[in-house]
Amino acid sequence: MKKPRAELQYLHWAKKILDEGEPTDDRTGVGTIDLFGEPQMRVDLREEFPLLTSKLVAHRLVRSELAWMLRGDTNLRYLAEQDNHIWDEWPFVSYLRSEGIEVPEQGSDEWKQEKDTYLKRILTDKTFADKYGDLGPVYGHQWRAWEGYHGQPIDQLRQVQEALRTNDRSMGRRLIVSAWNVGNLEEMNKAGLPPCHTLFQFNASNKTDPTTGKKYLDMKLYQRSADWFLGVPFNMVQYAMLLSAMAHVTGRTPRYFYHTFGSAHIYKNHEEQVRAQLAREGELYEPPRLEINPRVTDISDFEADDFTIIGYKHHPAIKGQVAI
Ligand SMILES: Nc1nc(=O)c2c([nH]1)NC[C@@H]1CN(c3ccc(C(=O)N[C@@H](CCC(=O)O)C(=O)O)cc3)CN21
Ligand SMILES: O=c1ccn([C@H]2C[C@H](O)[C@@H](COP(=O)(O)O)O2)c(=O)[nH]1
Repeated sequence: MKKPRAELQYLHWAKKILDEGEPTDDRTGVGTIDLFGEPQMRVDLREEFPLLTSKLVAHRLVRSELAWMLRGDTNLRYLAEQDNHIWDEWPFVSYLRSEGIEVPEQGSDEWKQEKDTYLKRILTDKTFADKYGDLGPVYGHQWRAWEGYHGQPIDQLRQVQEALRTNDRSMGRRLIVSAWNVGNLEEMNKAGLPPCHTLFQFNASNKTDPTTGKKYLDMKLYQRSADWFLGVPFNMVQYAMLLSAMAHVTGRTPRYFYHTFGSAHIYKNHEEQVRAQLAREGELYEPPRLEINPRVTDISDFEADDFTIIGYKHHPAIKGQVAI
């Protein structure tokens, strides 16, 4: 069996955070154990796709979230249409506050009822969605339409795609996409969050893969803040997909994905879950494979279903509440 090396790194750092992290009173009030700066993982995409097998990772949700960002979309409506609810909490709470409605306890019956009503309106009432479903200038906006010095939209992803296609040497060490737009952070914080996966850089290698005959493409991601139990398993998949997608549309073979972290933390109410996950370390499955729809030729044209995960064997899901 092929060893799930990415997963072993993920579990190694989970244990390190628990053993060596510092207890921290974080913004959400939940409290975390936090390890700063040290964690870094490297995934070799020629060998494996980094989808954890020690619990079910709902890759359907990762795929539609990535498609949402690639479209440059920042409204909850698209995610709701895809039955993806990982971003509901933030615009929902922002809506309640702006309407002067008291925020019920997270997860309570009242919370669920209010959220259902809110989501129904997001889906059926376009004017309502435009007003209360927008997360502000979050990832999709910054990737595809960062506002330039002269007010012009800058499509960072297209620029990278073009530079890779034309083999533009002047861009060689500048293949960066940043979501950390300092002047927009306040707006992002209203109904969304300042970006957690902050900046990524591609490396167009000159080395040719002997089996595909194509040159390699690598990526390094800087994640400033990482919810090790809920966020990171999604982020690993998301960026491995993004690297593979960029390689696909620029005629390259994806190789290394480096994932480096600022604050890597485990929320106190996830500790038990992480320990249960760690207990499965001896019984991991072989990692699955990713296939990309060969008909897609442009980074803007990816839909969730253009990414297919093959042979995903996993342990059962482990539930945990997201800290708002
Ligand atoms: N505290 C926190 N952690 C995060 O990981 C996170 C945020 N906030 N805010 C923005 C996004 C939203 N993300 C999320 C939010 C929820 C899940 C989550 O609950 N995942 C469940 C499955 C959920 C489902 O099936 O609907 C899981 O078990 O992975 C994952 C990522 C990642 N981000
Ligand atoms: O893709 C994501 C998005 C968010 N997170 C986590 C990291 C933190 O736990 C929270 C954000 O809170 P901040 O106070 O803004 O750091 O969300 C993640 O891991 N991955």
